[in-house]
Amino acid sequence: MAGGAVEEIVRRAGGCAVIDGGFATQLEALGADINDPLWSAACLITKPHLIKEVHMQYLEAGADVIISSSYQATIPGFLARGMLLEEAEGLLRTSVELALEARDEFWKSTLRKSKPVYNRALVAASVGSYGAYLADGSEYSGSYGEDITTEELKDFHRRRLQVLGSAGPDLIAFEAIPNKMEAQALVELLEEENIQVPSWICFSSVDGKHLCSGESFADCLQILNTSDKVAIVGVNCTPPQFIEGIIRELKKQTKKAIAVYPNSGEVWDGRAKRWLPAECFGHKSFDVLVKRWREAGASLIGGCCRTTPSTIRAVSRILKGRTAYSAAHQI
Ligand SMILES: C[S+](C)CC[C@H](N)C(=O)O
Ligand SMILES: N[C@@H](CCS)C(=O)O
Ligand SMILES: [Zn+2]
Repeated sequence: MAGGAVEEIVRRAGGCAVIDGGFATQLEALGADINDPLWSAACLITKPHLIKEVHMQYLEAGADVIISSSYQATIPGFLARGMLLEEAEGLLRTSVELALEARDEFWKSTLRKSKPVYNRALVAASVGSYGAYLADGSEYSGSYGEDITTEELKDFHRRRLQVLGSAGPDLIAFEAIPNKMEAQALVELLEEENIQVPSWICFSSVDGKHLCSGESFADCLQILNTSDKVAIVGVNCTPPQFIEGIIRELKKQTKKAIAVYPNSGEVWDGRAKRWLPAECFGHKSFDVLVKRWREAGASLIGGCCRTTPSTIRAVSRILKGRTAYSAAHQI
C-alpha cells in the first residue's frame, strides 16, 4: 500500500481503520440548511463552526480518518455565488484547515485524558464528482452527456485538486465517482499535477455489480492500478447490502487497500432533492455487516450519507475491540 500514514493508521487500528460517517447528514442534524447548489459546502460560507463540530463528533465516535467538507465545494460553484477566485480558493483551504484543527484539538485532549480507543486521525480532503457539482442527479447515474471529454473533466478538477493538495491534508478522497471516464481523468490529473498526497478513489454503485454508469469495476480498476498515486480504492455512498460483493470483486482486481463507506441504503432523489426510504434493508443490519466487510478484505470502513456518529461508534467498537487500546498506547 502506498502512503505510510495510511498503513500506520490501519495497523494502529488493529488491521482495519474507521472512516467517519455522513458529513452532510450530521450537519443537517445540527440544524444546517444544505438545500443549496453547494450542498454541504454552503456551510463553509454560512456556518464553519458547525463543520468543525461535526468533525469533532466523528472523532469522538472513534473515526481514524475524517473527510473534509469540500465534497461539493468547487471553484465554479463559489464563483456562481459572486465570489472572487481568491475567496473561492480560500474556502477550499478552509475546509481542510477546519478538519486539521478539529483533529489536532481532539488529539491534544485525548492525550490529556489518555482515552483508550483513539488514534491520531488522518484528514482526507474530499473531492466530489463532476456530477455532484452539476447537482442534477448525475452522480448516481454517471451520465454526463455525450459531449463531455476526459480533458474537460480534468480541467474541472484541476485547480481544486491543486489547492486542496497544498492545504496540508494527509489524503485526498475522491468520493462517489460514478463512471470510468472520470476515473481516467483523475488518474491522469494526479500524474500531470504530480500530486504528492496519497489518494483514494471510491466509486458509487446502485446495483452492486457495476458503477452507477453501468461500467465494470474491472475496467476501472485496470486504470487505477496503473497509478502509484492512488493508495486506496473502494466504494462509498452505495447501499450496504452490496458492499460485501463489491469488496470481493475489487479484491480480484487489485492489490491496493480497499475502503468502503456505504450509505444507509436510502436512495437519493436527485430531482426532489430528498432521500427515499431503503427498499429492502433495515438500518440495524449495518452493524452486523461490518465484520463481514472486514473479513472480505476491507482495510478502512465507515459510513456515507444518512449514517451518523452513532453508526461510526458501532463500527469502531466492532472493528477495534480491545486492539485499539494497545495501539493507542504505542505512540
Ligand atoms: C451525495 S448527494 C446526496 C449530494 C447532493 C447533490 N450533489 C445535490 O446537490 O443535489
Ligand atoms: N463526504 C460526503 C460524501 C457525500 S456522498 C458526505 O459525507 O457528506
Ligand atoms: Zn454519500
